[in-house]
Amino acid sequence: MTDTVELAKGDIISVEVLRPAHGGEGIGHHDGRVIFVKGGIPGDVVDVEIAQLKKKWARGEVVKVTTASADRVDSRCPAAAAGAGCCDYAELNPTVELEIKSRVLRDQLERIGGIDELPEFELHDLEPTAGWRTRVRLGVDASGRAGFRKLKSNELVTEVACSQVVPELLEGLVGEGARRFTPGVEIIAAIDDAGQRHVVESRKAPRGRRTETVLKVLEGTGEVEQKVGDYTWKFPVSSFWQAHTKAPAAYSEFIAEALTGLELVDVDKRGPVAWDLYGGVGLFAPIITSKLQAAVHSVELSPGSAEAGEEALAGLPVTFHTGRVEGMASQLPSPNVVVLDPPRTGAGSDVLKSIAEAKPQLVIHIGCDPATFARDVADWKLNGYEMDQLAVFNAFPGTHHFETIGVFVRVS
Ligand SMILES: C[S@@+](CC[C@H](N)C(=O)[O-])C[C@H]1O[C@@H](n2cnc3c(N)ncnc32)[C@H](O)[C@@H]1O
Repeated sequence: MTDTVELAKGDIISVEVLRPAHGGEGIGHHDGRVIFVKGGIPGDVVDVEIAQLKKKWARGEVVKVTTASADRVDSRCPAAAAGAGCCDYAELNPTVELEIKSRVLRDQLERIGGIDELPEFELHDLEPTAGWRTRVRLGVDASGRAGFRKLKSNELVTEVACSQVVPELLEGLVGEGARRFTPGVEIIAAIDDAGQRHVVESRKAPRGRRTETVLKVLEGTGEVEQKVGDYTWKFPVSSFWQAHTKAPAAYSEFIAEALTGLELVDVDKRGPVAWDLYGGVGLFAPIITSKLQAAVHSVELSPGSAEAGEEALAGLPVTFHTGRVEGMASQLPSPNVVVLDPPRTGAGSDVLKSIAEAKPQLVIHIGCDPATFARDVADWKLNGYEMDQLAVFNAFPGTHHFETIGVFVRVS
């Protein structure tokens, strides 16, 4: 006989949050089950309302913090406090974010990547930790008000702004007295390096996808100007550009250092070659050409980004190929070095195998999701590459997201 009462949906249980999970939740245990706690910070003891129940695990949301973790702070984001899905780490002390994110990465690399020997992580905090975003996508409700989407919902928070965004970007667009937009569209707003604000109405994208269709330009030209080092790119505001204002320079610097002093082997008589896969507007191409004196082949799906890159980098030995990376490797000249920066879904086994078959001596892999990055790391190992360096960038402060850069060398 046991007097244990079986857990049910809607039950409220007390959980001690022990560690962070990938995706922003905390992890605790209850009667042999793993409990994923939305809103739980390691060190908290919380009351959790169970919303999802499986044999080995359950998931729920914090309804009351009974003992607060030493790392818990008052919410730093008014939009998140009002229910928006923007800053899920708004109540976590920003000084411990990078350490928490490193723990998540280590766990994913060990469990999904099957890697037991990891190099020491290089940790990079990007400042500022609020007001770091100069480009944003907003939803528009049925009455034409723009705002931030609630988590897994079509509802919007329209009264207050998210603390990630520089305040001047949202002036007159969100909150009291803000202008109205066409109901149901997506608003893209950005302030570029020339100081110009651009606001466009765009087609609403399916969840988790980006849309590039601009329906109406409401302010500015709809074409942003971004500068890094000696280069200036002009491209549609709907095209990809790194979100944190400091990210383009920080990643470029990391890549530059990783390539400094690299002695290229097996260089073809035509000279060194590098691939910049998922290259966007070619942000990393100038660094790669200058460090390796290499011809760079950039592969990018968005024609708008590739065209912008061609224009900005005219005069450099960079060739832009518009299309999918999948299937493209066999058509490019063999590389000495490959840089790849796939979207959140990662590169996947087929792409990694095709890169490995081209035998680059060094690969720099940038990943914005620790789970897909860890899965890709396992594939690098299978394909004869060893991780030599690993850096974590807190490029999305206030959220559970972060960027990882791994440097891999060919060993077999
Ligand atoms: C994370 S962004 C990186 C862009 C660039 N490296 C940068 O830092 O500005 C990923 C890029 O991959 C492109 N992309 C997505 N899927 C792709 C695919 N299957 N093949 C080629 N490019 C793709 C997107 O359009 C986007 O520009």
